[in-house]
Amino acid sequence: MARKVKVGIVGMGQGGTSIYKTLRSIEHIEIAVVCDCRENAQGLKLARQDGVQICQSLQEFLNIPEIDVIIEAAGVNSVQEFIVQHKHKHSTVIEALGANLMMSIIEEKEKLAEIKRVKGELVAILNSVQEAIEVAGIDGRINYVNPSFSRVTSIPAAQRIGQNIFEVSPNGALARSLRTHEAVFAHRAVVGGAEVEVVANASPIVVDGKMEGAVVVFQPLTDIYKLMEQLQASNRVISDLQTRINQISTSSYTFDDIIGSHPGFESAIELARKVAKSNSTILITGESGTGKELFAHAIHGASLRFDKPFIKVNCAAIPETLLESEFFGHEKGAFTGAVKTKLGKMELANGGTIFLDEIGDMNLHLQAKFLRVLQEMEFERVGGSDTIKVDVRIIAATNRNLLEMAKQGYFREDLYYRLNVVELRLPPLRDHKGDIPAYVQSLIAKFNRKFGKRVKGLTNRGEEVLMQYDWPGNIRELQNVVERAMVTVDEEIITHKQFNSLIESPSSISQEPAIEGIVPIETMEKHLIHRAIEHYGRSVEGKKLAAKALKISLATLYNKLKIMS
Ligand SMILES: Nc1ncnc2c1ncn2[C@@H]1O[C@H](COP(=O)(O)OP(=O)(O)OP(=O)(O)O)[C@@H](O)[C@H]1O
Repeated sequence: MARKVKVGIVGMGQGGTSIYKTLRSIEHIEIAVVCDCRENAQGLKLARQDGVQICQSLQEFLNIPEIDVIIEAAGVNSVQEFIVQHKHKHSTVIEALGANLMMSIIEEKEKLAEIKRVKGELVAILNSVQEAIEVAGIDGRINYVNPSFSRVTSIPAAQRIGQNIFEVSPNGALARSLRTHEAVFAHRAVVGGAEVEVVANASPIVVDGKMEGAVVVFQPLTDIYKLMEQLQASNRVISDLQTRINQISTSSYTFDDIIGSHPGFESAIELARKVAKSNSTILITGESGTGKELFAHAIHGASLRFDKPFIKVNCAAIPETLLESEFFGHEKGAFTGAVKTKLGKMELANGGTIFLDEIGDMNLHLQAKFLRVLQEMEFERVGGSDTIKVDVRIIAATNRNLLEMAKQGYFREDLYYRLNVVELRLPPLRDHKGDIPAYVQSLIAKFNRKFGKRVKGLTNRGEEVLMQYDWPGNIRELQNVVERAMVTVDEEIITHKQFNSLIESPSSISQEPAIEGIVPIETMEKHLIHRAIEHYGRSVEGKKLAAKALKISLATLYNKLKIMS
């Protein structure tokens, strides 16, 4: 590398400082020392910051060896003479005027370099834009066309540049702008050999207030239509995604929402809590309305996937023909009506949980497909060939006896065993009637909020009616009954009368007088006998059991029943 030219500057006022600033950025120059007798001279601070040596006496300055060039910027004759007399032989002295000339040349060079850089950038931009661009001078001579111009018009640049726009396209936007000195907008024309219809905008090029030429930018209409189509397609994708996002939900219930402390029920809650944290597939069985979906939500909410999607598919609610595409999605055109690619529930559930409600209603064909998905966690969209891998936890639910269905050939046995890794059996409400008061209490609080009422509870008789009913519709039915009773009640307490028309066969119970407050022993006896008979049934076997429960003989029971009738 060439040795740097060592420069010393004398006089760090305005002139010396501007020379200093220009020279310090030049690669081959090293400013070795600056000198000014005024301590607060403008450029000294700058030089100090740059770590350049500073002298305040000329003698000291001239003692420094190896300065190739001394720039005298003080502008004082005596200083210049002193330097010339005392400098080292090899040092060259340039006085301020010469230095300023040198600076102007350097600055001009820098400006030129900057213009070249901007020009390079502009050419790169013009070359890469999709719009066709053409530039003409004030006399109409075409100076520039970009590659898109040649692509759109099929006219090569070499052929076009040098022609006159007033001759080749006298009525075009560019010629009009040159003639009128004004911008032309949305000018429609047919251009080039290929007769392409375009929309053009042209504007004058004005330099220092003087019009130097004009530029036209145009685009084929087909490109615009294409862009519009793309925009419409993008809008469709956005609205599709919006619909899909709305389908994705996280679980809405937790274990805190599950009420029930009857031993048979509590063990189901315990098991559910335990398996929630694992990734095991779970089969929730139980009659309709026993809380299978509620448990599925709670399990997802307590799992490590709680912040990922929880997707519910009701296998009974989707038409059989759509079930496969609903699960696995489909590619555009996979079947009539498949106008766009659609993600299936399995893809939507990726990372989270899919809840397959009423799994017993899944057809055998889909069961076979689903079995593979359970094993491999991969599938193809309907009409697609790419394999899609997912990570989904499966929770299935049914109120049917899948094993029985499997024996009869309606459900795949292998799928049954795959799903039944953990079976969570939810008991029917009639098997944990002890929980009814707690459910009712929580339902009253919920419906008080909903209907703005102040119901406090039930009469004993009212509760008894609920306790004696069999609840074939389980907790859902209980919910409905309490809700309807709450709608009709005007008082703060719900009585048995509110339930009269709401539950299936309360007649036998309502005939029996309820015990409220203090009553004669005889009435109490009648009541207990009646309850025992209701509980065990009117058959001989039932009466035997009732007598045993009441701790009286069968004969006594028959006698008392005779008196009661
Ligand atoms: N243990 C419970 N505590 C509180 N609410 C419950 C409980 N079990 C069920 N419910 C409520 O009862 C209603 C029915 O429950 P869910 O829909 O979970 O039953 P399901 O077994 O999935 O019914 P189906 O088989 O008909 O789909 C829901 O509103 C649910 O919140």
